[in-house]
Amino acid sequence: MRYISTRGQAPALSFEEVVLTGMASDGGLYVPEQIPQLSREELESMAGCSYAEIAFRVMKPFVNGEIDDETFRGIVRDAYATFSHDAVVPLNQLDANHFLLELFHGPTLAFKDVALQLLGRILDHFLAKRGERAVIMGATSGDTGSAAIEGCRHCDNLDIFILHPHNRVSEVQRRQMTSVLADNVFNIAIEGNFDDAQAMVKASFADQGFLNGTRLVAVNSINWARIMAQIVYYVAAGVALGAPHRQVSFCVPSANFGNVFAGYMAYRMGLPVKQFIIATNANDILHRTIAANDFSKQELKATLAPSMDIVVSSNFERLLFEAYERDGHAVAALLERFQQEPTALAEAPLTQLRALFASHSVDDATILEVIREAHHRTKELLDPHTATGYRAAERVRADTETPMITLATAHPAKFAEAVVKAGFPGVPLPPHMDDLLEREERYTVLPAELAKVQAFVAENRR
Ligand SMILES: N[C@@H](CCOP(=O)(O)O)C(=O)O
Repeated sequence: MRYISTRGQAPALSFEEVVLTGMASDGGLYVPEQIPQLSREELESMAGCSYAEIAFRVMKPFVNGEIDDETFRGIVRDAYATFSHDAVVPLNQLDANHFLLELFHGPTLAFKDVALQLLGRILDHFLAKRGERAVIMGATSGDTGSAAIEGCRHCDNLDIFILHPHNRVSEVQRRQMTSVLADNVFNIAIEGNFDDAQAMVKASFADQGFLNGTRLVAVNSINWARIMAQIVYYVAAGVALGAPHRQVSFCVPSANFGNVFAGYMAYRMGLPVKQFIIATNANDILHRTIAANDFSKQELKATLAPSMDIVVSSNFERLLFEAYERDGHAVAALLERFQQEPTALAEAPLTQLRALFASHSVDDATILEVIREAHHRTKELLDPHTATGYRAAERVRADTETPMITLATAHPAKFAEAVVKAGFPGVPLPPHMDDLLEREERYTVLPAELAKVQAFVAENRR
């Protein structure tokens, strides 16, 4: 298996290279050259298997023998042993045919742990094997940062620099990052928004001269391994609800699009999926694109669902690459236009996407209404991101016969502001975090200026 760039110009890479590279040199994102297939028999045989076993089987073709099976099994087992629920990502039935896929039982209480507990271990494995050190630069709107720090803090070979938008993440999200005082962990609060932070990370990949030859690695979902790990829970949930013998649908709170793209990959691998619903907050570019073919930037809004406060959605590029029949030139041209002016997708790819994807956008007032309503109906307290999914699933699902699986992307304890505004007294943090609000914090505030951020990274890396 080789990996190719969505913009068609960068060299194809192996799994090890792709994990250690992050972004392609032509500015694109890596995807597998061929999409491995899961046969009906393979899907059937996963029923009743542990999550770690399903994970091993689903990811094995992507890893391509570059980590031997026994070692890879160990990495997978250790990654998911850190989750507090035996099922790792349990399904919670809300009504006759609507389920929540609870992705928040990892160490930092968000779906990012599923991939980052694994990625940290894979990076450690490859870097130790090569005897190399690397620098991680990541951008976060709130959840990736802590999950990346948690996944990589014990890696001797890594220094981690996480950029978050200053005063635009929840207090719990910030403290989960800034209270980690390890020598190899650096938090930078950027005076700007998530798009500014992500743009600086991507620019650093494009020109790595400031690191004088030290390798730069991505922990954001531009790194293929993030997507690979997330494919697993779509397959596990589908199989638990009867796939391959019946179809399932998914509703995914979306912003940087890595999560829903992983679901799309599960579908392309053979999971029978009827519909994907893309749920957004008021930053609704994904919804506008699918519903109205309006692929244009609007000003980023701060919402009650801060992890989804994103306008430039990285992984949408990977979906566009598929919708444009893997024509890297067409994708590059479209994305160049998008950076300059409001644009639109061509007719054929749009029609193709609309056959599988629906979308819905939910504003802050509705998020609060949904948190109350869902609690009244189901006794579940949803976090504000999951609330966008809950509402979207109700509003735009194709039918009520196909099981609808809404991805519960984070634990409500991370978002006290929304929970309290919705009229609840708050949610206690789990025991391993119960002193989080008293822990010492360490972070550096920097302007959204690439040169200053790169100088900080260059000075502080070990
Ligand atoms: N929503 C994310 C933003 C970064 O997305 P990623 O999936 O590319 O890491 C966050 O919470 O940080």
